[in-house]
Amino acid sequence: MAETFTTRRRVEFADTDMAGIAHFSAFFRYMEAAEHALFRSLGLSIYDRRQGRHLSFPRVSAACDYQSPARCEEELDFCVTIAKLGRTSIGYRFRITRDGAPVAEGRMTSVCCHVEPDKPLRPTAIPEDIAALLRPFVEP
Ligand SMILES: CC(C)(COP(=O)(O)OP(=O)(O)OC[C@H]1O[C@@H](n2cnc3c(N)ncnc32)[C@H](O)[C@@H]1OP(=O)(O)O)[C@@H](O)C(=O)NCCC(=O)NCCSC(=O)c1cc(O)c2ccccc2c1O
Repeated sequence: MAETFTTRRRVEFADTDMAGIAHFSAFFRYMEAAEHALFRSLGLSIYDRRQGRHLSFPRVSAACDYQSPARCEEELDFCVTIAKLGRTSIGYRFRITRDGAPVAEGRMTSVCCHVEPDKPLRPTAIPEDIAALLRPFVEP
């Protein structure tokens, strides 16, 4: 059984549209924030500058299915697991609920990249110290 990282956030007024419900694009920011929170909870940063590293984690893919509208000021729970931990990529799954009821399910893939100013992003193997911390969240 995979470990799950959970985090909660409130739907802000600025996240909503004229129908009074959270706009579809807000969920992509929510998923990004949940990913960053997972990294922080493990003592990591999505900008890794330790030991002379210059690592970053740009996204190559993101998707979201919407099951029930979320409204201003509601609190949403984000359960984060890793569907695939590859050589350079991390495929996240986000289950988003309100009081236990499904609201949305999203997926996002980030790639560990070496970053240098004015140079293209270069995919690089996820360092073992980071992979070891992420492994418990990998789905069976
Ligand atoms: C990122 C790239 C440089 C990768 O290059 P390339 O695609 O040539 O690399 P590979 O073919 O070797 O693939 C690497 C790795 O990814 C997997 N993969 C590729 N495509 C997909 C896909 N569509 N779905 C799932 N998985 C995919 C592939 O299987 C490989 O996995 P392995 O584990 O087997 O190695 C290049 O693609 C690129 O430059 N892309 C553009 C990136 C971009 O501009 N993204 C949008 C903006 S990024 C962003 O919004 C962002 C958000 C944040 O929160 C950040 C936080 C911290 C730092 C940066 C952030 C950030 O940039």
